[in-house]
Amino acid sequence: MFLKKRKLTYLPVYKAEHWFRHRGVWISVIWGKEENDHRYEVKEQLTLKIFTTNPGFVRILLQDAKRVYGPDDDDMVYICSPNSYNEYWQVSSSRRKRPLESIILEPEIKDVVLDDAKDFLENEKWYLDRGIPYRRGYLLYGVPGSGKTSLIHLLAGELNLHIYVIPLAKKGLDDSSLSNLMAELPKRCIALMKDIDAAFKGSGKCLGIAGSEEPEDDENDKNKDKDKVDPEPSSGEGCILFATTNRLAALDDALCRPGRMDVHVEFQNASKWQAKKLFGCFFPSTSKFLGDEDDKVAGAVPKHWQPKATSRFATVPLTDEEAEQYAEQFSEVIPERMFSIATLQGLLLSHKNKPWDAIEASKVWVKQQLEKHEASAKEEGQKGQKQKEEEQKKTEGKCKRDCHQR
Ligand SMILES: Nc1ncnc2c1ncn2[C@@H]1O[C@H](COP(=O)(O)OP(=O)(O)OP(=O)(O)O)[C@@H](O)[C@H]1O
Repeated sequence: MFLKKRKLTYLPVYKAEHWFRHRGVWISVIWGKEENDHRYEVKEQLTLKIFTTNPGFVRILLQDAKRVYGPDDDDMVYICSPNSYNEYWQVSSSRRKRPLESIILEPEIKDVVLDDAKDFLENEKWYLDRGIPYRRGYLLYGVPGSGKTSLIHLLAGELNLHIYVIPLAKKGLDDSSLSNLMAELPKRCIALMKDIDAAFKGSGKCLGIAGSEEPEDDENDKNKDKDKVDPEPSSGEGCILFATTNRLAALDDALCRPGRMDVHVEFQNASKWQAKKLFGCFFPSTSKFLGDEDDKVAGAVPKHWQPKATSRFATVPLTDEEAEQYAEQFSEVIPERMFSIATLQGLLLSHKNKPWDAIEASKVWVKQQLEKHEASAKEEGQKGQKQKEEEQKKTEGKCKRDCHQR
């Protein structure tokens, strides 16, 4: 029973030669480790000797291996990052593709970015014919937790591209290793620079594109070379560059100019429309959840629907009308553009079984948040008033002293 559940795997003995036959061809395999200049990094190595006169056999073997053991490429988005010594790219993680509807953004954001990126990928010749560098930069800016990273993952899935994360703030990533890594980017890919404001520290000034500002301390000095990196690299042809930031104002205009960042997209806190859609994702109607057209038409609860206490969805079945009504009620509770989608997602996650509980809890939560906002605004106001009074006192004191001296 145990064996039935787990896939058997074979591991060759270290540095010993093993033989097996695949599709009638004898193959020897040795598992070893490659010595490396870096003491702490050892690359594993698998040496295969294939005894065949057919040069195409290697391709067949790789395809077979991928089919049996490899992940299903069509279903995954791969995220690559530099290895520990910033010498080459490696797959650091993979994620299942997100369905288009799971990202809740107004169509003028989601569709526009998606269509623009598709158009770019389909029109290499157009760029080449006109001598325009074949790359496209997108700057996604706005409040945290509003879907910037999620949109990039969605696009990677839709366009079948890997994501190469450029860790600008990573220790040891100097100008030359970064240039090498940029040169190693594949022709069609998404290059991602997250929180670009932190990496470029307020600056086209440090980019060598808008004058040169002296570094303030040693730490800046260490990063000097890296800060000169231009997000419009000479390499990276055919690559889609995404940069994200929560602080647009901290970025230099030169960094954001077309050619570097061609499309700017603002992300805001959740609108009522988004709140409603998000609620719909958590509490879909039974027919939507089961995807059964007949049920949808009948608006009835199918007999085989067995609500589970542990389900991510409602413990009770919902008709289309009920699901719509609950979602509408939730959106009425949530103030327009006040909370991020990530915050609302967290709120709903703690009440994911009963839609009415979620709505009631949201009412209480929103009230508390509004009171908190009001209290902190009042405090800020009082601080400001106090500061003003103190400044006024100081000015009056200075005035009196001046008059007395005269
Ligand atoms: N518009 C959205 N639609 C669906 N889910 C969202 C949306 N915005 C945020 N989320 C959810 O909130 C979480 C954080 O989202 P994400 O990382 O995309 O935000 P972000 O804008 O990139 O944040 P940051 O600026 O802090 O990096 C994720 O779990 C994501 O699923």
